[in-house]
Amino acid sequence: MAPGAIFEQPNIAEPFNKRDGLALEVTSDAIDDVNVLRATLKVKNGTATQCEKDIYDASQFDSEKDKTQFRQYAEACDRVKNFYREQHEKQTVAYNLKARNQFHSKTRAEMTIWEAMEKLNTLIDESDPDTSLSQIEHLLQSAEAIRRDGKPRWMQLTGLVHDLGKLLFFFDAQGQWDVVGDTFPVGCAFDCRIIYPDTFVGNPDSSNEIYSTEHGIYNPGCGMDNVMLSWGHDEYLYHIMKEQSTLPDEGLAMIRYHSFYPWHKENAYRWMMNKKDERMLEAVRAFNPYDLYSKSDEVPKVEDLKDYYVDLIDEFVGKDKKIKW
Ligand SMILES: O[C@H]1[C@H](O)[C@@H](O)[C@H](O)[C@@H](O)[C@H]1O
Ligand SMILES: [Fe+2]
Repeated sequence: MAPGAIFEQPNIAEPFNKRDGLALEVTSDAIDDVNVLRATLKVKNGTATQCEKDIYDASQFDSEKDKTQFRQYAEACDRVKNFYREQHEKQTVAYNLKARNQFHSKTRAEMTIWEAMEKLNTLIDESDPDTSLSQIEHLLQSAEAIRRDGKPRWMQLTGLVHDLGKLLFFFDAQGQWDVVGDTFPVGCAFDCRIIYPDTFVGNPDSSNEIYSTEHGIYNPGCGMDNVMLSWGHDEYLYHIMKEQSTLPDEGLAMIRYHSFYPWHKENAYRWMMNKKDERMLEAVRAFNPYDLYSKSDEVPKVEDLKDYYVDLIDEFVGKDKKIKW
């Protein structure tokens, strides 16, 4: 036998066999070794960054804050109360179907994430009793709190973009009622743990024979991917980021459900969850303090932070990538 036939030439044309599997394992072990060596070197050189904290570790940045000062809807100003009355009367199944259809029917704009943040800067959220800062400042406050607590880079990016869906206001929205505010499912009974529950009497779905029953059009355990949440910035941005970023499922859930307070804070609507939703609930809860309690942090200096965050955007969205909004 010719010597060349005995020793391993990579066997590309042959189907996968045991020997290729072994070689793969050896290669992957070697890669692990190199990574360990690199990490050791970094520590020696003093260039190692702070070790990433697990996303489920309790938030630290807010440990001194008085949490009772947030989300005080009973004492909120008329702007907030009027907002929710309108939203609760107009978010119906019929409107939801229409809005979803419209969303899938076109591209509204092409902009980078940073350009979108700048565009959003003029919007002041009428539903929010806790901040009257501009949106770019709120986004940076959330991202900075996540970063300060040493959480992973993908979670920092999630904080940075989580409210960018409010861009909808400049496109197809009918007002702020179909863009901002807490969310809730449509197609089944409105739970009394939603803020200002009495205002749902004016919603035609409240007297619909099917939509007004506890489970409505859904089956218990159907999974939240199959539920229509009220239409707004969360749902819109979720679809955009799912298609156009590499954020993990947990990041996408943080975006999609961050305003679903009746669920992640009040434990309502648990009957609709499946196994995956149980995991996602923990992720959304881990994210919530960074959204809510960072609102009382100092106002960030946008220009000082831009370079850091543009790098982060490049990493998970693509370099200078124009998102199709
Ligand atoms: O008023 C706010 C605001 O619109 C937020 O973006 C949303 O996430 C919250 O749920 C809500 O309370
Ligand atoms: Fe939000």
